Amino acid sequence: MPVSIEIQGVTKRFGEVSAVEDLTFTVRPGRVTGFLGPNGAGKTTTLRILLGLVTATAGSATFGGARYGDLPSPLGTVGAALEAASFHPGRSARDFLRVHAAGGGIDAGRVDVVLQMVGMTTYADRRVGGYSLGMRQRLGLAAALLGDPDVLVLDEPTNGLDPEGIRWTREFLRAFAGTGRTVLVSSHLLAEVQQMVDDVVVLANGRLVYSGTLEELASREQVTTRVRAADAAALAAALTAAGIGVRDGGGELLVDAMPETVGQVAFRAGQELHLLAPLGGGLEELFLRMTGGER
Ligand SMILES: Nc1ncnc2c1ncn2[C@@H]1O[C@H](COP(=O)(O)OP(=O)(O)OP(=O)(O)O)[C@@H](O)[C@H]1O
Repeated sequence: MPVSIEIQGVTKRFGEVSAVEDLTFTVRPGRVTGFLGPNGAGKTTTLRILLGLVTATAGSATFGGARYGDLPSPLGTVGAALEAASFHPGRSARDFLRVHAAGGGIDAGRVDVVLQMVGMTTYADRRVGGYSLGMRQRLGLAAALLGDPDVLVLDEPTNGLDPEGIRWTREFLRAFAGTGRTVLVSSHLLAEVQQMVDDVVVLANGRLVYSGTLEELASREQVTTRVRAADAAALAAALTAAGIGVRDGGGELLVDAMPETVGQVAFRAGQELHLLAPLGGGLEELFLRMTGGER
């Protein structure tokens, strides 16, 4: 059954620290969605709220309208792998999955199925302590798949993987979403997930900076201009008044228009420019600037 993820006005404060602030977005079934932002942006906190591990200060996070804790069959709806889990090094993958299945009331027959799905059958009886990071990631994925879920939520599944591991993950997740299921993968690097995602949700400092298709983001990159002005606020106001989108790009403005257009608006508004340049550098550059990161 197709299940969406709905994040509605989610805020989480840890004392004085606001980890996530008024976050709203939807993750659609049949697609792979990248959940992006630099370290500390609030991705893990959001995923933990979604899975009922942390209580939100405000807002709601649901799967097809139900909170994780209210799902009639949580493991059959959502499979999650949060960070490279700490598996007991002395156990084999098969043992680990058996225990996990038993704990979740899942038929032991699923263990072989998921081992096969992640291509781990040959290594299933070896001790996890000898596994590479890539194999551990696959074991985490296998555990998430035990309940045959409609939704997969994976925290940094490509972290530390070599290009072959990333390619394998990409193909697996694309095929999974291709069956009408929902995939949410977090990453702090757009480049790592760019080839596998249809949609992207971008966070910076706990706030949403973009939610939409990768295609739309890519088309934005084509017409984004970097601008520095003597009075950035006044220029931003003039651009906004002209119906042009303006974002803060960490010390400069990112403007959704060609340099010529920005130059005209600035000239008419009597604003002094110090930099007027096409963004260039591709999608990763746009991502870094949107999230206020350094190159
Ligand atoms: N339990 C906690 N107590 C206090 N502050 C926290 C707690 N958990 C997270 N934070 C803070 O909330 C902010 C967001 O953290 P979070 O781990 O969600 O970011 P992230 O985007 O997942 O980053 P990373 O990729 O490093 O995990 C950070 O400033 C972090 O220090």
